[in-house]
Amino acid sequence: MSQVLSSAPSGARIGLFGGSFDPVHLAHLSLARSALAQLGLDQLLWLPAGRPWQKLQAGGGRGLASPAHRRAMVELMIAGEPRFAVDDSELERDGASYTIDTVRARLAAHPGEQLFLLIGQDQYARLHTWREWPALLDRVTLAVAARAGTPVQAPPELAGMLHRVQIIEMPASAISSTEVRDRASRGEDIRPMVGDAVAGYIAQHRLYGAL
Ligand SMILES: Nc1ncnc2c1ncn2[C@@H]1O[C@H](COP(=O)(O)OP(=O)(O)OP(=O)(O)O)[C@@H](O)[C@H]1O
Ligand SMILES: O=C(O)c1ccc[n+]([C@@H]2O[C@H](COP(=O)([O-])O)[C@@H](O)[C@H]2O)c1
Repeated sequence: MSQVLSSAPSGARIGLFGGSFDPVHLAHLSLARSALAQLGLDQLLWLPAGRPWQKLQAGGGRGLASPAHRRAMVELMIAGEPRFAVDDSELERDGASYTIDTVRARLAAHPGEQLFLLIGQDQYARLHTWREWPALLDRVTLAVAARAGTPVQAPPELAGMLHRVQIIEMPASAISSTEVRDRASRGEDIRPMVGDAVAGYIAQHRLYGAL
């Protein structure tokens, strides 16, 4: 890969973990825990996306579960983890959720922090389609995990760009929110993919067609 480490700003090491989290699942938790340990983070902020514009475009008519439900499930997933917190900034902002807006706002409020943006390889491969992605790469270190057997690899569009990236090692997991929703809609047991608390929430609120 072509990444070069430039001098890091002093200050706290903060992980930003954005996602639709529709629903949050155990691979998300595994990635977050791995990043926390491997990057020595002071805090890891979970950022449910208000309007994940690419997912909404790709999903056609499928509506996301409400922000309140997606947020509540993240809270259940991270309960008892003192360095994890939910950040509502993308839920509270109007319009499409752009990560660059979140990063700019965070740095304006907390100058000098060192930001690590957690993503899976599927998002790294598409990073050049994100809003103002060169500006984003100037401001964060990417923390990238392999996904579903695809190793971490910079996409050709980023290959010539200097950017900071750290590979997060985690046990490979094929879990996806899509599969959780599909299984829930068929009335199958989703506890192995989301844990008891989130599975209970999905059943209680009859999300995803759950019985
Ligand atoms: N199994 C996994 N392994 C590694 N990274 C993952 C995994 N599942 C999700 N991620 C990463 O977590 C972040 C948030 O993912 P997201 O909330 O979109 O879940 P998802 O499972 O990809 O959802 P969907 O199936 O609806 O597309 C993304 O950066 C994604 O790459
Ligand atoms: O900023 C962008 O343009 C952008 C484009 C695609 C995805 N993202 C962010 O990447 C995270 C994962 O997105 P998704 O669609 O896989 O849930 C989530 O925080 C999104 O807001 C951000």
